[in-house]
Amino acid sequence: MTNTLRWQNLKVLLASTKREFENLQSQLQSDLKQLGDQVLDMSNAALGYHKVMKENRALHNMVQDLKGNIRVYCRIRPAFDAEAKTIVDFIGEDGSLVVIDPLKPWKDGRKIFEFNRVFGSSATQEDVFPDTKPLVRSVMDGYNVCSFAYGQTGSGKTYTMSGPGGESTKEFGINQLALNDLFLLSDESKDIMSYKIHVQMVEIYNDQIRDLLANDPLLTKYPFIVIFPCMNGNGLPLPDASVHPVNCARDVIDLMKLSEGNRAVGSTAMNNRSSRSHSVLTVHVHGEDTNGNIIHSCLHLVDLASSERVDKSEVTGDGLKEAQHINKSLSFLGGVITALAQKNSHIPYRNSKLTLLLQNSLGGHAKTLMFAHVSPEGDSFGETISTLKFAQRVSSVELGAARLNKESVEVLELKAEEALTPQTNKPKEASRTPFQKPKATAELQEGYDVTKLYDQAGNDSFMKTPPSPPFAFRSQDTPQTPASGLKYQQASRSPTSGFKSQQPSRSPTSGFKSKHAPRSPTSTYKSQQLPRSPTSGFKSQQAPRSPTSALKSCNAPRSPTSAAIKGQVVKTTEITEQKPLTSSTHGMGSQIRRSLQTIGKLINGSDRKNQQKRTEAAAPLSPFSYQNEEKSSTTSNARTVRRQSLTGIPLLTMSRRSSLGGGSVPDSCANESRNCKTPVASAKLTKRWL
Ligand SMILES: Nc1ncnc2c1ncn2[C@@H]1O[C@H](COP(=O)(O)OP(=O)(O)OP(=O)(O)O)[C@@H](O)[C@H]1O
Repeated sequence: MTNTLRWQNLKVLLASTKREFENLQSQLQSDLKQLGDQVLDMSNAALGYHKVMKENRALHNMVQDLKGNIRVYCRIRPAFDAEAKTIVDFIGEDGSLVVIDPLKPWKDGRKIFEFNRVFGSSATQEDVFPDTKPLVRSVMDGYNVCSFAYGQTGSGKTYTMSGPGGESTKEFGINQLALNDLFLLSDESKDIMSYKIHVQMVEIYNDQIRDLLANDPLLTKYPFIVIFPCMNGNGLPLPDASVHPVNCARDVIDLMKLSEGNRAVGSTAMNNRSSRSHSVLTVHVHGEDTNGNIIHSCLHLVDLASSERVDKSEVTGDGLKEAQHINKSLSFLGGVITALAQKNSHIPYRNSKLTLLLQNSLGGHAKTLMFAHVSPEGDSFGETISTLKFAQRVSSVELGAARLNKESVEVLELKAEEALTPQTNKPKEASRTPFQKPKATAELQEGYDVTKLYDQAGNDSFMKTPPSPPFAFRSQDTPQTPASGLKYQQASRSPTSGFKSQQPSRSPTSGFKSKHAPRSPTSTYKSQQLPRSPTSGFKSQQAPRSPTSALKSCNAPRSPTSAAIKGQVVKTTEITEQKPLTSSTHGMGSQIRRSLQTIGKLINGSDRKNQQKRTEAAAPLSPFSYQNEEKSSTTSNARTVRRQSLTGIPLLTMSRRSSLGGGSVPDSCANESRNCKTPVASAKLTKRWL
């Protein structure tokens, strides 16, 4: 009885445990499902985040484009004497500024100017930077950007660009804030883009460039032992000064401190620590996304030397010489701005080192930002007006749409390929990068190839001479890597192949371009159909590697079809040899057309008889010597004639095999086939070819 009760209790317990277990199981399942859904949501959100970020970037650049790629801001320094009367009459939210001549305080003395924005004397660095930020950020998207500070001495250029010199972010200048932001942006987008940032700091003093970050003190003392040319070895408007990798804002601040110590400053009547030179901080950005696309751009942050009149600054001797140089270079800068504003065909960038250095950021396809600085004091009115007029002129310049310095994987492949392409095969212009303009307009060139710089810049130094490609082979040389063959094939598909006039064409007959004609239709066929095979590229260009194919190339082909082709190919080769590879693509096209026609005829068999006769007459039929061929041909003809006389059947031009439905194999082949083993492979290839 107790046992039965116990048994029943156990049964109930088991049933309830089972139920509980089932409940737990279903709960676990629903929890897992929920977790799965959450993971899915999260991954969708992550994907969406990247998409939205990309869209945001695109929209941001669109807004920038709509706003215009040249921005002019005016900043008014606080008056040194709070009691003194200021010349600033009105600052509008829309960027208008009214200044008043202290000598003519009535209506005629008012001058109105329009800029993108005017910052009053109470504006802090943090107020100014947000308007700069969007433009500066474009550099991370691959645009060249230039921000320069202009104004008379003591008007606050250095204050804006470098800050008052403190360590806190509040005391940062545009330079530090911009770099800080670039690092922030680089960190935010590290999942999709990896950036390398390098900086360069130079000074243009008395129209000579010197490296502000040089370790050797001899390089930073005037007169300079080493004067850096404005163009480096690559002909790029880039000072040949040291390039330093930076990983955070701190690195930049340290470098800026070093550069400050090396800068040429002097005392003028208007500023006791006046910059006597133009300082240029160049930030080189090199980014690579997850797909292998590359951007390379640069940001110039320029603190110009002061634009005051020589008599006002009361400088003499060396100071006067400095001032004259400064004024000259600023007037050349004005000349460039005027030429750009008037859309002149010639822009005089080469008149000074400053304009030469900034040429890739001033005109054309860069984004430019100018800070016009003015002092509010009445005695600076003349200087203020000239600064504001200059700024007004700059704002009237219409820059073209900013150009993205981005290179897709395909373009990079083409470039790599081009480096390996023999120089003799390239037209003169082919040596330019896709971003470069013809030499005639080199002066206006921008978007220079900073990748070269990164090739050259090691971790901490900048080598002057670009490394030449490890090897270069001529068109007939055997390339060292099979990959180059592959690249040729890939490149020919690229939509950008138009850049390379000498790249292999997309035509299926590209194999015919080479001086080595294809050995047999199948080899041509292979090179057309299997472009990705590393060796296929070579087949059309190089001598065959396998001993068999080598034999084929040296002697007459075994297959009569290939013999027929050979006959044609010999012709093609002759034509090719008459017209070297350096001939125009037009010549190449007609050559390809001829080759195509030949192949077409062979495929259709329309010209079969003639072809056969020609083949018999001209092309060798066996891999042996001509003598042997002649013998063999005569013997076979005699045999055929004898057979005809014995059987009374008229002479056939087609072989027995072809009459049985096989390919159009000429009789000669049948003869040969009867005398030796049937060349199965050749028959097969013929069928495939047909
Ligand atoms: N916005 C500002 N707020 C406070 N102080 C400022 C501001 N702008 C300039 N100053 C002060 O004015 C003085 C002159 O400024 P700064 O040296 O930047 O002028 P500058 O245009 O670079 O002159 P120079 O061309 O002669 O070097 C400095 O003492 C600086 O601290």
